[in-house]
Amino acid sequence: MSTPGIVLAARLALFPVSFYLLIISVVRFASKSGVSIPTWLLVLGIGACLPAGFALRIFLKDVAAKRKAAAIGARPVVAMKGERFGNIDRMLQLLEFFKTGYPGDGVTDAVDQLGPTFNFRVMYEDLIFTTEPQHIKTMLATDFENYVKGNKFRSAVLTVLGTGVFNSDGDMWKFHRSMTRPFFSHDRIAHFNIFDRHSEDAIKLMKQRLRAGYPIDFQDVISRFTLDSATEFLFGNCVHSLSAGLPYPYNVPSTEIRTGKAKIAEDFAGAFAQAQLIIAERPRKGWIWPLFELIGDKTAEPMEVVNQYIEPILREAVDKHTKMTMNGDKQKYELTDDDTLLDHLVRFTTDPVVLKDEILNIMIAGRDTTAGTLTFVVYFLATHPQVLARLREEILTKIGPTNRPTYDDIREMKYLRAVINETLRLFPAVPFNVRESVNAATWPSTYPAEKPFYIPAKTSVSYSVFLMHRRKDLWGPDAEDFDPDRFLDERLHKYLTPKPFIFLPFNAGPRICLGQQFAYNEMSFMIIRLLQNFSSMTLAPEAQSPETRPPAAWASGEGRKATEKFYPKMHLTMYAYGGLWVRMTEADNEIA
Ligand code: HEM
Repeated sequence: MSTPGIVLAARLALFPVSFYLLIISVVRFASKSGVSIPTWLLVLGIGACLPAGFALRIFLKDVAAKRKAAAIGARPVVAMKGERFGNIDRMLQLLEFFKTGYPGDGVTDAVDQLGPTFNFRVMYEDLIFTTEPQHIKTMLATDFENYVKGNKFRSAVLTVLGTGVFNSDGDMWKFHRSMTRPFFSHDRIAHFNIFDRHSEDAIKLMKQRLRAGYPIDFQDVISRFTLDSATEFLFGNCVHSLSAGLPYPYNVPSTEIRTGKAKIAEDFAGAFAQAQLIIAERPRKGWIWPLFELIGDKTAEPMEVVNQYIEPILREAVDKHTKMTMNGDKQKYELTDDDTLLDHLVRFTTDPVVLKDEILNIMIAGRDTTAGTLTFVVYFLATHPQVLARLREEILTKIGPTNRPTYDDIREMKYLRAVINETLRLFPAVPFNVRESVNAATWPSTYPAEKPFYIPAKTSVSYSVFLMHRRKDLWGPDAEDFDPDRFLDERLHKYLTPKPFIFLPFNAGPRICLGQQFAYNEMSFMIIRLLQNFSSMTLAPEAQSPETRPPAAWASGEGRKATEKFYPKMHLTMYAYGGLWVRMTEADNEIA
């Protein structure tokens, strides 16, 4: 069985083999010419050829890059200098931080030393990193064609995402985007029905558990809400994960054994998260990541669980479509309000692989992002009661204690939008991202007096909106504070209006998030329903197991890290490690 690791190992083995073949040819040629090579020289040559060849390759690549940069009046991006071969110490440190640190640990100190744009250079391969808005703008918008998702990213996520809108480029990406776009731009009021039903179920469960005297894991309940909403929205077939009931605090013995639908939903959600964690870790190991999976693809097991859930649904949709076509029941190509995304997609293709990839891409893009953001909104509401009170007042004034919010209501609620945006600023759902340069290019220097940066062709370029959103030079001295008013008062005109690229939770340019409006609607709807039903919230960290609470060592860190009251972690998207446990007070009767 060939694994990504075996393929890379075989390619790497070709490198020394070609050197040894060269040595054998030299020896043969020498002996034919009557020259005898001493054994010690032969042994030395064989022993040294691999490192020497590797060093020569790096040296020649570096010289070529410097010459090309100089020829166009640019300079290489300054590289990080670790203490071990190929910056392997920094790479291992980053991997460790990825597992146990605060987001950005290991990167922020490099930014402090080297500036907002620098080169990680892992195993002598360039990996440029930036938090600079003008450089991010270049990649996402002004020079979009030159920065693709690229083969490196694609190969790292292939075993989970296949080929879909999220990870394809060029014509393939245009095909995927054009296939899915009509679904998002359509005025699909029916989605509010889906949100309404599932939010009602979620709030009912929350109330039951809170009335029994236990706190709830809001992240868990909201992830079930977004899973049920997403599966109904995508397939018309909901996993009913809310029916599985809610978990109890870690120290409350529970004898509940999940079976049937509840178990399927639980297994599916767990496996999907596990698969995402694995693909998020791969690029952090640099180009040698496949060597960590020599004996097997680590995503195979969780993806089997994901596929077991998804494949029967796809088969059913394709069969339905085939029957209708055979009956001469011509399918209309216009989208109707009752269509699911799957109904829409089977009109383009019945290829099960394309359908599965497309659905999983949208699921990753759309489900965890909204669940994570809603979790962070509740975190901020629980820790900023004055914001909660003001937001609740806006909701009760505009919509009332029980009315169902409409699209127009949501559009007019300025403070609600500011609360969501401020949450997305401090905890953007996609905190780190990556592109790959197609051709060599230059970026303006951070300091105008210096030469521009040289970006070599086919180079990975990673960027972090998480770190950019917290930069004091871009957002003001209070950049690390949660304060929704910055999206409403003079700070808006001072910082954001002149430089809109400092706020990019949904990305920008041709690849801007397709579900942005959908996400604002879903999140706004849920927040409104929550605050119609609950009048206050507090965190209950004692309900979660101690290792998932913010480590005590963070207290000596800088900025938000020192005072954060939950443990933010990330795979492709950001989430609260161990959940977000809260207590909520039900609103008075006249409101409930
Ligand atoms: C808070 C909620 C959300 C945030 C912060 C968010 C953020 C993003 C970001 C940053 C990207 C760009 C990824 C990249 O190009 O590397 C993206 C792409 C995308 N998002 Fe969202 N998203 C959210 C919700 C949704 C929802 C609800 C859906 C759909 C149901 C969705 C569908 C998509 C799709 C299809 C793409 C791929 C666009 C493309 O590559 O052309 N997103 N999103």
